[in-house]
Amino acid sequence: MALILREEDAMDWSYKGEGAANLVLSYHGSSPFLIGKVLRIKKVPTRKKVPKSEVKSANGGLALSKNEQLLWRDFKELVESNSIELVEQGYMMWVMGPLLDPKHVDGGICITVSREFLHSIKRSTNDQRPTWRVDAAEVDINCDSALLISDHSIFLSSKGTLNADMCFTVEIKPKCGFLPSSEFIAQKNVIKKSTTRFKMHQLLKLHEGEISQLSGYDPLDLFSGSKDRIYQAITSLFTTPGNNFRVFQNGSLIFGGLGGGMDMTDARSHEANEKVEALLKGSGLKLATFIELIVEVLLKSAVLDKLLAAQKLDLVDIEGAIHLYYNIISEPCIVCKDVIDTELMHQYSFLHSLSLEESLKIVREYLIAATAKDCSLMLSFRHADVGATETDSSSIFLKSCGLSFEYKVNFLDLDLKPLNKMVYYYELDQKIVNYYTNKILTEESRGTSTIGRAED
Ligand SMILES: O=P(O)(O)O[C@@H]1[C@@H](OP(=O)(O)O)[C@H](OP(=O)(O)O)[C@H](O)[C@H](OP(=O)(O)O)[C@H]1OP(=O)(O)O
Ligand SMILES: Nc1ncnc2c1ncn2[C@@H]1O[C@H](COP(=O)(O)OP(=O)(O)OP(=O)(O)O)[C@@H](O)[C@H]1O
Ligand SMILES: [Zn+2]
Repeated sequence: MALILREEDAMDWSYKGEGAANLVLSYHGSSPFLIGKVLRIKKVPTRKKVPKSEVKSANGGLALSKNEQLLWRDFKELVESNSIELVEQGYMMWVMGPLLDPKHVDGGICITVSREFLHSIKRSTNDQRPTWRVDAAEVDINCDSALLISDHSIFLSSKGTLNADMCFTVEIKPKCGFLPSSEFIAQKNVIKKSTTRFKMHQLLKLHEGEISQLSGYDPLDLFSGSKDRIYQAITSLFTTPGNNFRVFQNGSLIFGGLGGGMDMTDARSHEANEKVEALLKGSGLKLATFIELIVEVLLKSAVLDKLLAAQKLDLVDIEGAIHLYYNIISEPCIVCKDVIDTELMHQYSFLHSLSLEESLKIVREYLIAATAKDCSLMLSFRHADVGATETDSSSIFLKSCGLSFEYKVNFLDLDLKPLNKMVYYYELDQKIVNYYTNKILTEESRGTSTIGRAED
C-alpha cells in the first residue's frame, strides 16, 4: 500500500535543516520503514527574488516547461514526470548519478503528503527555523509529494534500527572548484580567470549584509588533489564555516549554522572548535586527526574529482551560455542588444549561428555544472570495530592514530536548476565581477587593500 503522510503523522517529524529551496525533517517515530529517514519538502519563496521553476500550466500536467522538455528530451523519465519531486528524483538518478557515481547519490523515493500534514509541519517548524529563512520562503502547502531519503548523518544497524555507537558527520558545500578559461569572457571581466567566483561573491555578500565576515575557505585548495591543500581547506572551513561547513554528532548539529546559516563569527567558531574537540575526545580523536580523516576519505573516495569534472561541463561560462539560451527560447538576446565592441559582437554572432542541437547541448551541460557547483557532500564516520558494517560504507585505517574507521560519502542537493534561471545567472555573474573589480580599483587607488584579509 502506498505511503501517505497525514496530519497525525506530523508529530513524528522534526526540523533537521534547510537550504534555499527545501525544508528537511528527521523521523522520530516507530515505523520501521521510516526509521533513519529524512523528508525533504519543497518551499516557495515568500517574495519573488529569483525565478521559480518554470510554469506548470499549459504543459499537459507535466512538471517541466515546453523549453525544458526540449532541453531534457533524452531523459524520458524527466520529461514525462508530472510533479517537480519526480523530476528531481529522476534528475538525481539519471543525470547526476552516472556522472558522480550512483554509489554516492541517493534519489530517495517520492511519497504523498496531505495538505494538513504540510500545514502542521509549517506550524511546528516555524520557531526552529532561522528568521531570515522564514522571511525568504515557506513550506509549499500546495505540494502533493515530498522526497523520502536516507538520513546520511547516521548509521543504521544491520537490523535497520538506529545505531547507538558514536558517529560524526561533516557536511561540505564545496562550490565552484576551478577558474573559467572561456574565450567568451569579456576582457573587462578577465579577473574571473584568476580569482575564484567564491572569493568574489564573498565580497558582494559582505557588502549586501548577507555575511558579516569573509570566508577564508578557498575551493581551489579543496579540489587541488593535494593532501596539504585539502587539509588547509578543511582547517579554513573550521575557522570560517559560513554556509559551507557543518559537523553533526549522531545526526545532531554540533558545529556550523542551522538552516544553511550564513554566519558564524570567529569568536563563536573558536568556541565551537573547542566544543567539537571536547566531543571528539570520547572517540579518541583530536581535531587535527579528525581533519586528517576527512582529507583521507576525500582522497580515497575520489568524489571531488568526479564533482570537479561535472562542474567543468560549464565550458563556455555564463558569458557564452546566455546567448545559447536565447537561441533555445527563440527570443532576441538581451546581451547582444547592448554590445558595441565589434570583436565581441563577432564572437557572440558565432554563438547565435550555432544549431539548436548544439545550443541545447551547451545549455544542458551548463545547468548540470550549476547543480554540481551548488551541491553538498556528507561524510560520516564511526569506529570500524563497532560491529557489522553498512552495505554502502567502506573502511579506512588512519596511520597517525592507529585507528580504523567505517565511512560513507553521499551527495546532497543535486537538484535540477530551472532553465529560466539563465538570465538571473548572467545578471548575478556581472554584479559579482563588477563589484569586485570596482572594489579592487578603488582600494588600489587609495593604496589600501582589505580584500582577502580573511585568507591572510
Ligand atoms: O548562485 P550561488 O552560487 O550564490 O548559489 C546559490 C546558493 O548560495 P550560496 O552562494 O551557496 O550561499 C543558495 O544557497 P543559500 O540560500 O545561500 O544557502 C542556493 O543553494 C541556491 O540554489 P537554489 O536557489 O536553492 O536552487 C544557489 O543558486 P544556484 O546558483 O546554485 O542556482
Ligand atoms: N539525506 C540527508 N541526510 C541528512 N541530512 C540531510 C539530508 N538531506 C538534507 N539534509 C540536511 O538538510 C539541509 C538542507 O538540505 P538541502 O541542501 O537538500 O536543501 P536545499 O534547499 O536544496 O539547499 P540549497 O540552499 O543548496 O538549495 C542540508 O544542508 C543537510 O544539513
Ligand atoms: Zn547574444
